[in-house]
Amino acid sequence: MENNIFNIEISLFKVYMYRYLILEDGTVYKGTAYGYEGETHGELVFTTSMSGYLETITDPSYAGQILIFAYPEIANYPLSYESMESDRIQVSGLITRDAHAEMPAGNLGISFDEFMRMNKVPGIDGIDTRHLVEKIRRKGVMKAWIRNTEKMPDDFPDTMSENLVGLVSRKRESFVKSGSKRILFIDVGTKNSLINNLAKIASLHIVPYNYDFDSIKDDYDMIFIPNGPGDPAHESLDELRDFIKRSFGSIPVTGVCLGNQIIALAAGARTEKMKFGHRGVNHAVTNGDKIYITSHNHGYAVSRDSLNGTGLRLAGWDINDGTVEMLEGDELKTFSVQFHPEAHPGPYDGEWFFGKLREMLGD
Ligand SMILES: NC(=O)CC[C@H](N)C(=O)O
Repeated sequence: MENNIFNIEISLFKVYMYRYLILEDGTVYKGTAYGYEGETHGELVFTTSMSGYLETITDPSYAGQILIFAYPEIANYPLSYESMESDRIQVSGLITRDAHAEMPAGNLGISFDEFMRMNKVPGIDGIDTRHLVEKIRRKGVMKAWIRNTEKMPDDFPDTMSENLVGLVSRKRESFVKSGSKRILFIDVGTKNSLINNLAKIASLHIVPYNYDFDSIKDDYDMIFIPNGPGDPAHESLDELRDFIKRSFGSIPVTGVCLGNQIIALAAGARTEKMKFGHRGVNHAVTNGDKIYITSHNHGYAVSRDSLNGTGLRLAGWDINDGTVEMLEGDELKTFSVQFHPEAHPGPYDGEWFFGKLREMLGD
């Protein structure tokens, strides 16, 4: 029996709430509600990752985005603090085929459903995610709402025009003591695993994205910019890009994902919005000699034809579509990758990246 007034179905054992995914092209998908009971909106993207659901949804790069898991079985193994890439769920909403929302959790001691509820993130289960992913591959990413009614919303706000980095960057500076070399680590929405990896090769001074860079008097051996959400050309990152531009040539500047894009923009290259981005753990990247299977999560890319005259060299690309995946600048003393060498989730083929940073530190 389905009671349409409250979108509920009362069966013998359970009350099922329904909720709706509404796309800006007018398509509506109906599914079973879990997690937070409120509504949300965002840019609708998909990942093909087949494991690492907790690392994925707590990655701050996903701020402002509703995430579809193409892989059907989600939360079918326990939650654990160690797997979290930040202190909370960062996606705006979750679309799944078969989420085990009642899954008794691991050391978090709560179910996935409760974890989503605590983080104020709504989920919709039982969706034909293959159909949905096929549509996005065909039509490109779209803005969407998760609502408790199938009524069309008045508008579809573009979260990529917001200062998303400002939402996720830490508010205060912090220090990690680890050896004599010192890295200025600029938090634009970093995953915990990037901090952990860099702390193995140097001491870190971790600062917010809008730090007063002119006040810097200390000497550093490197500047590092990690992953983060939103449009790399967003005006909220103007000061940061100017600081990076002033730093070229005098100190090694390195970065991952959003960091790679910020370095490219600071050097005078351009970035562009991809049709549906790369989000998954089996993207093949080559440097012309070797092929690395890498973890990706990006919806923007450095424009390959904008590198001329910037001092940046194309050091690696995606073998399927040629997307810029590695950049190197000899005079600029830069090296950066678009993929995620820290994995979490994904393969460790790109781990040599941290050895390269160690070399650049003269260690
Ligand atoms: N993971 C990231 O750093 C993503 C970078 C940027 N927000 C993009 O979507 O391309």
